[in-house]
Amino acid sequence: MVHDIVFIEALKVDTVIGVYDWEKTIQQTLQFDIEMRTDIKAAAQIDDLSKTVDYSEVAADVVELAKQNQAELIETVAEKVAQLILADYHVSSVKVSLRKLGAVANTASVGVIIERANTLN
Ligand SMILES: Nc1nc2c(c(=O)[nH]1)N=C([C@H](O)[C@@H](O)CO)CN2
Repeated sequence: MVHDIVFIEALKVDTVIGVYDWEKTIQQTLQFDIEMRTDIKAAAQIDDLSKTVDYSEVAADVVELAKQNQAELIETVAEKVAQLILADYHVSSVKVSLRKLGAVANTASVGVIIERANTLN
């Protein structure tokens, strides 16, 4: 069982997202917290970025995905992000917390949290 985590906190992306017609003509802000379970020991031992998950690369991929996919539901975006990370990076599992900022009045935030595991590693 891998206990190490590479994470990204509070990554904000402005994009078109929402169920209702009025939401399809404006940009709203999504905020991602992502935890990627991966063994960092090899990278730490030889101090080598290529042996771990590059969080800056992941963040860029997430921004691109969130801007390109104009989904209705945040569930759809969270699932696509999880599947992208599992497919493209050496992680055993990923947890994606996705908040839609300002979506519901009188709330601190609304969102979804999903965890997905890779069967390959
Ligand atoms: N579980 C969800 N509920 C709602 C979503 C969503 O993406 N997932 N979206 C909306 C609207 O787009 C909302 O953000 C606008 O007020 C409503 N509920």
